[in-house]
Amino acid sequence: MSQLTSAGARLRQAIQQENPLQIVGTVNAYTAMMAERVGHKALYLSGAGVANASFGFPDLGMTSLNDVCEDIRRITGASDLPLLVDADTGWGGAFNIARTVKDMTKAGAAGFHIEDQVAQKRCGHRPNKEIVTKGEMVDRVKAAVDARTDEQFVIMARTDALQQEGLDAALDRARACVEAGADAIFAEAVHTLDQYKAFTDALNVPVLANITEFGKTPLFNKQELAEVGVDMVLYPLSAFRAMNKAALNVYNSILENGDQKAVVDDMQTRAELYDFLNYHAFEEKLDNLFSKK
Ligand SMILES: C[C@](O)(C(=O)O)[C@H](CC(=O)O)C(=O)O
Ligand SMILES: [Mg+2]
Repeated sequence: MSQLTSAGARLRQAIQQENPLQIVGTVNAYTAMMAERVGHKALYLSGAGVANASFGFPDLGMTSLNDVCEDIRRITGASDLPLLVDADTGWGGAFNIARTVKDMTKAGAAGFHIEDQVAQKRCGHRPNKEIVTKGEMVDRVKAAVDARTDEQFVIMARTDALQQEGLDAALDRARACVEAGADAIFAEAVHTLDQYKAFTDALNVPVLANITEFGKTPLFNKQELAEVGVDMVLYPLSAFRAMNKAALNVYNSILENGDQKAVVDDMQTRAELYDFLNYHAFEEKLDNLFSKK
């Protein structure tokens, strides 16, 4: 699993090689292994995912840096793919943001996105978000850039300004973040392809489109997004939402029917499970090490 290049360097390379780069959310180590096996090139650890899946919390800024780093370590321990991480608002002022950069780098993250919402943040697709001033957001980015221990670690600035302040203000913030050293821009809760085009035209760094379901952004295809210059397409919670629905169906079915026969066909088989885990290689090793002969 050792790599010659840092995680950050691998994320930068993936952005160069895939156009646009699809980045899929993986709420745990096992789903990261599946995403890698089927051919994805980059992974995402969602802030909502950590809150919802690991803690049963809403996505309202309730998790700590350590909580997120624990999930980063688990995922990067299981997959070599570069992992982009949701750092929410960075967990405080300049020194806290510096800790976030350093700790996430050590945990194995390839980069993070830090946003311009107030500390009492909300999901980017919910109403009544509040944002900090452009100056404060620029300070967040500067603190992050200054704290980098791996110069390839990707610092992505997310702006949530579109909802409250409109397109021009959001573009203005994005430009200011790039001037402050941001490597990429996350344009949050965008409604139209034209708006994405405005971001990509205005900026000389890669732009990410967050194609989360049941939110403000239509489920644009990667081809449509490529045509307006988008470089990365994020699917933060797609697999998680599907996993939840499948699990709920199983729990209900067991209650209703007294057994799980009706839902067995919806399940990954033992053989499939073991295949992604490389289970048999482990067992073989055990047999060879501790021969019963
Ligand atoms: C990308 C996001 O920040 C996340 O935590 O995954 C969320 C996704 C969502 O709630 O659908 C966001 O867009 O705020
Ligand atoms: Mg988030």
